[in-house]
Amino acid sequence: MRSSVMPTSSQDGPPQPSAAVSALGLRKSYGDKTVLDGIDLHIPAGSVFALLGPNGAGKTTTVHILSTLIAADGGRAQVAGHDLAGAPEGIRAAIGVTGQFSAVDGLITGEENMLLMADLHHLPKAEGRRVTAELLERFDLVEAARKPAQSYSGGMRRRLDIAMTLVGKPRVIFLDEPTTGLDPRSRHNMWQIIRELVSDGVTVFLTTQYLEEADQLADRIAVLHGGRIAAQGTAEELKRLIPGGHVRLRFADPSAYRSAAGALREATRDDESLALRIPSDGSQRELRSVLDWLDSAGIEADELTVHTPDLDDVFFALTGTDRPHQPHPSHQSNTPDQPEEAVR
Ligand SMILES: Nc1ncnc2c1ncn2[C@@H]1O[C@H](COP(=O)(O)OP(=O)(O)OP(=O)(O)O)[C@@H](O)[C@H]1O
Repeated sequence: MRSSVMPTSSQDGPPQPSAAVSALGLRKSYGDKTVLDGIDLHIPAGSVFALLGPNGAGKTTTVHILSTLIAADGGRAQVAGHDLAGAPEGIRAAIGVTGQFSAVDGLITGEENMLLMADLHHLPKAEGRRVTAELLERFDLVEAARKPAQSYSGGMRRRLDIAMTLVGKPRVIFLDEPTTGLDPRSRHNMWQIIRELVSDGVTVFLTTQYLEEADQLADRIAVLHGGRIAAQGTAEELKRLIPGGHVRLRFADPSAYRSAAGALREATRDDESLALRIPSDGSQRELRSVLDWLDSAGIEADELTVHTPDLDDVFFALTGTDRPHQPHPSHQSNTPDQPEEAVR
């Protein structure tokens, strides 16, 4: 199933708000394997965008192209107002990238890593020390600052990585799977950090395999599958793309329930809990028509709830895979992290 909630190409629809990242027809192949087969993106400045996809879908490849680490075979892109083909150095000066392979050097301390980054950005010594102290404080790394980074927990290492990225005052930050392998508490800490970055006006482009993460953080989500964007929109828009949504009406009075059930033929009955399930995409329009119908039939339900499929349902429907019977990703951790504050 391929669908798109909003046109992703700039030729269609009304003018779009100014983009921090825009791409048109990005393509990339390795040998005869097509990884990206025409990717269009439009990411408004100051928003969080999540690129979701199964393993090997091309998420990291997209980040590497947009951050100028590798060249695309075709298509155009602009990042932070700079053209990917014409002004890659402008892009490099305006972005920060943290990824699965971080820039943190484990053999030196967190503070030394920060000072090194300040040197790389040609900050005067005093300014470098000031920025380092401020960021170590902001990311709760003051106590660990003089310890070798290799002794940090996974969560601390990720925080140091982002702190190092912020030395260059980036306007766009690419976070490639920022919470993979973190325990739930560290993951929530990282989410808070990402929200704070955005409230400072930074645009965040994140890739993730955790659907809950995209649901929690992203203003817009794109699902990458088969080299293309299978769908994109807000989490709510994506959830409405697949069937399974319904409005549930519950009644306290059995006779009200019976008369509603008699009148609402398309509803599925749950006689035990006196509830009716009406298929609905959860949109305002459909909800209004249910409410209008109840009013005109003189029926008053005691409870009305709207149920939309969750992002996992959307993801598995769009990528054509079966939903695995295993704990939800948000409740598990593939490589359990050290306790957040542990410094070995
Ligand atoms: N340098 C390379 N040479 C050949 N193939 C590559 C290269 N880099 C990536 N690929 C292939 O391109 C595809 C997309 O890889 P990519 O790392 O972008 O996926 P991903 O969505 O980030 O996956 P993951 O979630 O596993 O990190 C994969 O099949 C990968 O094997």
